[in-house]
Amino acid sequence: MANALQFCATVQAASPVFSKRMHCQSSWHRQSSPPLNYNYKFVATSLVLSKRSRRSLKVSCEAANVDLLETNKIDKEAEKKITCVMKFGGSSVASAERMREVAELILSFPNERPVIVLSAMGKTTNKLLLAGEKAVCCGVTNVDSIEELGFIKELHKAVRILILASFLFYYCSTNHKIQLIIFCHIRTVKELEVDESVIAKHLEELEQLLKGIAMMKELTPRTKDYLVSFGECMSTRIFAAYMNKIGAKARQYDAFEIGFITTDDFTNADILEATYPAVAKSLLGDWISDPAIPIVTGFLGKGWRSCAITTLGRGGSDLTATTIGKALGLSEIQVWKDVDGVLTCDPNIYPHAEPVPYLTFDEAAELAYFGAQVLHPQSMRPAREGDIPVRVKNSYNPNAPGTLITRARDMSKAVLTSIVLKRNVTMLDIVSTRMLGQFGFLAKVFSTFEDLGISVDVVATSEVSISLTLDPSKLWSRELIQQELDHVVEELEKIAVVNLLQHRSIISLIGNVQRSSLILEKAFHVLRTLGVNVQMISQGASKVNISLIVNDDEAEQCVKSLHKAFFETDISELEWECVSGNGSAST
Ligand SMILES: Nc1ncnc2c1ncn2[C@@H]1O[C@H](COP(=O)(O)OP(=O)(O)O)[C@@H](O)[C@H]1O
Ligand SMILES: N[C@@H](CC(=O)OP(=O)(O)O)C(=O)O
Repeated sequence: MANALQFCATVQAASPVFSKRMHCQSSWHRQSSPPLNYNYKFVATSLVLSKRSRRSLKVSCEAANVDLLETNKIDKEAEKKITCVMKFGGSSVASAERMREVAELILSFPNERPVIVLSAMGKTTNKLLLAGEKAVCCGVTNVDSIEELGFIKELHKAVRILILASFLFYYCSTNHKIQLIIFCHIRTVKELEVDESVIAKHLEELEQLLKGIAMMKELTPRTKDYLVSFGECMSTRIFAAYMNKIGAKARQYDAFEIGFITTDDFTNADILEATYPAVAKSLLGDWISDPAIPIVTGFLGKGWRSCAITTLGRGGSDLTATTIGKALGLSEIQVWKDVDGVLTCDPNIYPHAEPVPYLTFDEAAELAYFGAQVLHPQSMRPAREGDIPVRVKNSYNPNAPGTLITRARDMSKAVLTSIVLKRNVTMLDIVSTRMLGQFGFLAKVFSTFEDLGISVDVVATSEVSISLTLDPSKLWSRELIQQELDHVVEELEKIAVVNLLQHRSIISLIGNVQRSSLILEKAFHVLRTLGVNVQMISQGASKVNISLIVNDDEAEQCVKSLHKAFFETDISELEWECVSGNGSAST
């Protein structure tokens, strides 16, 4: 380091013109290993040097025996700013073939200089959680035989005999799904021909962790987060190695090492404000000194108190992408999925769902919050704050236009945008035991939820009663749900008569609530034709969502029929039907 400091002083003395700027914009790289012969290169990135300054810098470098390497070239590279963030979910990088296609896709945009965010490959996160749960009760000596650990390990071994073995295993096993995934992962590494060593340490550590879980016989939320982090840590390392192999210079980053600072709410952490400058500093600092495509782990963060790895809730890589978009002030955030954008409803419920071309941040946020798996519930917040357009695209069909999410859109023709279903919701009817006009009743009810750390989804009130639904996503484990519900009821019964109703569904009608009469008239007509009774209705202040509560077992049919009525009928026809009272529900 002495050489570096000496050099700095020499340059400053020789070139006062840019010495001040040089301090904050330069970086040092040790070039060779011999300890007594440090050889530094000076990277004067983002300095626009005049001929005179360049000459003077050259003289200083020579005097200090420091290489001035490719200053010009690096200046030009660094001038090119990062343009966008591209997030690829588990479905987009589920195999070697997919990774190769994703790499091709990224490189097919020569004018983009993206940050890449990746999720774990395919269903790796689920497999890791399952492996953890098995480890709790299988005993230390049996950890090696956990199927899911086998699946993760095989992912990285490019040994032909193992492939043959897994083929046999696949055909002989009754659990074809797991074996198929094993086979896919072995093929991934073999086909990509990346060095096994890039993830060898992680595989070893993962096995140790599962042994630890087996020994402790418990899987805490903190350990769960550490456990699932292996998925993203490994997918990004494999992908970065592959990009480098094909000549596209890439650099892997673990989000928890580059400033993703979160609350310590393991399994569902929130990103803290300090994240934005920290992430910008890390990514831009490296980009300026040595440009390479950043490949960042989605989903992960670091708890600000515990300093342990946290996760942002299932599907959290979307949030990682929008956070990077805001942190770097990028012009676009792209989330690449396995569907042609945000669809008019969940295609697993109704396959005729159609892509929605435009959405506002508000619509997308409501849609995500009320259960559309396609976007993480919190992911729109950074995009909205930074006013950065989000494009949802299909990595399997890149030519499809996808969905563009922006602050505002033309709503003049919009009625309904999408129908969302959230299943297995618990509803509470709470009736005050006091007389009419009793003040403080609502405050007491909500403070009970606050104390218990449970959030509420949909609310409808009258003077002496409240109906509400509870957000199941905050409650991770099944046993806890029943325990917590019992506790909620017990607390509320101190001030009210409580009726707990389980197995309900929320159907959210996302769209132009300025036309709520039209939407409600049509929706109720459909539901009446189906013989379905709506048990609660609520219109949020966001003016883009009307929520209806029905029984779980009726919900899917309702969504299908509502979809037919709203999206498979011409809008003018829809209005005419309602005005003339002529409509009939399509079921
Ligand atoms: N309204 C919707 N629009 C699009 N996809 C939806 C919708 N509701 C549910 N989905 C499901 O979300 C999936 C995409 O989300 P996700 O699995 O999180 O993607 P990724 O893992 O690639 O980020 C789709 O395959 C689809 O089955
Ligand atoms: N791998 C994590 C995070 C994530 O965002 O995944 P995906 O992008 O595949 O939904 C999960 O499964 O929840």
